[in-house]
Amino acid sequence: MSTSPLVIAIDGPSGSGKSSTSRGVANRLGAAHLDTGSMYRAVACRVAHLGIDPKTNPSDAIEVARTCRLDIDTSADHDLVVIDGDDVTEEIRYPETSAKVSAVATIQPVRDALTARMRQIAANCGRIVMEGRDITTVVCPDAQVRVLLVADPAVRIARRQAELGEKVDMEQVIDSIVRRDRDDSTVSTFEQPAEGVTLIDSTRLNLEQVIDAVIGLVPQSLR
Ligand SMILES: Nc1ncnc2c1ncn2[C@@H]1O[C@H](COP(=O)(O)OP(=O)(O)O)[C@@H](O)[C@H]1O
Ligand SMILES: Nc1ccn([C@H]2C[C@H](O)[C@@H](COP(=O)(O)OP(=O)(O)O)O2)c(=O)n1
Repeated sequence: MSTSPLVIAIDGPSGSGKSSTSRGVANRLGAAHLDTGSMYRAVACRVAHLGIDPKTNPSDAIEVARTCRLDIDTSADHDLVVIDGDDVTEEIRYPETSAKVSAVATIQPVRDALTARMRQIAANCGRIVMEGRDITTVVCPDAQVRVLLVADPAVRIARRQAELGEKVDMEQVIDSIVRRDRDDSTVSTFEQPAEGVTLIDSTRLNLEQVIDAVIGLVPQSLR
């Protein structure tokens, strides 16, 4: 397996399979994995814990994004997200957090602060798969492999529903896909691939097929 520096950037809407695909690719290539959405989610949790309403008080939310201590485990098969000493690994996945995160992620200075941190993490890791909404376009436009992963909304909703199982609240699932895509797309372009970005539609592909398609884009010398 190669040890050469490698950045694989994967963007896409909610439920398109970014996390599962990125982890699988990182595992196969011996690379780190960074779910940049978890950084926005962690800041949203911290902002809520501090009683800040990002809509009426964006400057306090920006201050949190700029000054918080954020510790993220970047190994492909482990999850740990700690913000200002608070382990929010589970809380960032609550539907309540999904409902709040776009209000923080659509504040441009918050994005600038987190983008700088993402680039720092990538530089420290050397070989990394990064997933989000603007990795191919803003965070790492020079990545060797750039992918936009999409799937039909009905399929994404069904996948999320299956993931959440019995505790599913359909209104929350639809909000977390349809409304969130709409809000998030006001600050990032993840519905059409930018120039040089490969579009992969996972609607009719299983996870292994998607992982194979991404690995197929990696030059042989970097695998
Ligand atoms: N190609 C695929 N086919 C079927 N199910 C998938 C596929 N990719 C991901 N999934 C499932 O869909 C759900 C959402 O995937 P996830 O990777 O969390 O998406 P995202 O990170 O884009 O929100 C998960 O339960 C995952 O196991
Ligand atoms: N690079 C990124 C990553 C995520 N975001 C925003 C958009 C999303 O609403 C939240 C959470 O992203 P996340 O990837 O965890 O969301 P999904 O797992 O795809 O549902 O963060 C972003 O604006 N830019």
